[in-house]
Amino acid sequence: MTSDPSTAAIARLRGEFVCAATEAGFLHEQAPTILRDLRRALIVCSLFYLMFSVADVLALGLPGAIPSLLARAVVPVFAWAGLRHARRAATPVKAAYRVASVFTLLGMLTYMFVAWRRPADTLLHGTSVGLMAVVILIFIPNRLRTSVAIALSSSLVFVALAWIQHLETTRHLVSMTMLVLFANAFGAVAANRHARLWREQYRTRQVLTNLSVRDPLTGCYNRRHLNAALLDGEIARARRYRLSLSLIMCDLDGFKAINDTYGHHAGDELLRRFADLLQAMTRESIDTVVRYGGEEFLIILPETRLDGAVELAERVRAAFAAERIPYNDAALATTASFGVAGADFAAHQAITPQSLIAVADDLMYDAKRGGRNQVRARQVETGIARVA
Ligand SMILES: Nc1nc2c(ncn2[C@@H]2O[C@H](COP(=O)(O)OP(=O)(O)OP(=O)(O)O)[C@@H](O)[C@H]2O)c(=O)[nH]1
Repeated sequence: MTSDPSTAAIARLRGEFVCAATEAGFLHEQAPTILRDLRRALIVCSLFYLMFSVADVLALGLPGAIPSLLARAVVPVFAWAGLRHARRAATPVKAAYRVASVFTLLGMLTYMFVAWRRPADTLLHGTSVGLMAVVILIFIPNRLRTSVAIALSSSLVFVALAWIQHLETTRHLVSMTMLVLFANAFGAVAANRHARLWREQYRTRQVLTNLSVRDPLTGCYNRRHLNAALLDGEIARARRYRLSLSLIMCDLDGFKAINDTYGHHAGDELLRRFADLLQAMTRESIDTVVRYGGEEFLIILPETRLDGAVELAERVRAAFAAERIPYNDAALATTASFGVAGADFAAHQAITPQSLIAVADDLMYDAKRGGRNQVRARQVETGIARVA
């Protein structure tokens, strides 16, 4: 059963989903945004980094500034190569974060070199390092803890070097150190807030999507989603890759009598239990369980031949028939009837979603007429094969 996105916890310090699968789903959905933001950030940062070369030339003269200019030039060259790499990578977010880490490290290292060659400007460099830390933490997309590690460690190295050189008064060095530390703290808090807000938004979107595509009583997909996307999508995939696909239509037997005898709450409990059983006995993330009507469910089984689908329907039928669901002082029990339609898209490309559902539905009613608690199956386009 799919985990409820409304309860997905976000780690306070890391600003990531605690559940690795939820975090991976979030990053997968956000990959285009992350790549776009990385591209913009690297272009803007590289441009500014180059523009500040003017200060090197003014401070050192053109010949003296050449080593600094060469060091600065490394940054945009890496940005260009890194962006190409991230765009083509199989796992774009991981690649984007790798590129962000190397870019920021490279930026800080080359800046140490630039600062070392202009020792008279230590205080100005301190301001720049503080601003660069803020940019690393807030503007360049990366994992929060990686950004914090890079920004803070490089800031500390710069501050330590400034203290070792001690070319400024102690009063100025203290102020500069505080400024650099404040920039890191401010950047980390803002980045943490952004990371959590971003995930909260995603969580809200997931909840809203879930509300619109799932049935609130059973948690199964609803018929609207089936009609809007599910079945057409699965059939298109089966057709494209010439795969098999099966449908199971199932309906509880004697459900009205349960409602009439024990009340609607009891009926609801039975529906929930049946839906749980269907979810538990089908393949997570591959098969889909849909609440098709009141006490009617449809299971979509991609890449499944008819014999496999019949075997599953039989197992569910037997398991449900053996279930006793405690309700107040009673034990609720009933059976279900199943219609299974199989399609082989390698042989029959023209099968439509409507025809498959109609066949599964007919077979389910056939099972009802045959005495209920049965499975009926048929390969679509290849004649009827009845299964007891
Ligand atoms: N408790 C509950 N009952 C529902 C829900 N949706 C539909 N029903 C009831 O399900 C019953 C279905 O009755 P029938 O179609 O006669 O089905 P049945 O009694 O199972 O008979 P067979 O299918 O022929 O075995 C109706 O009484 C509906 O009101 C629901 O969400 N909760």
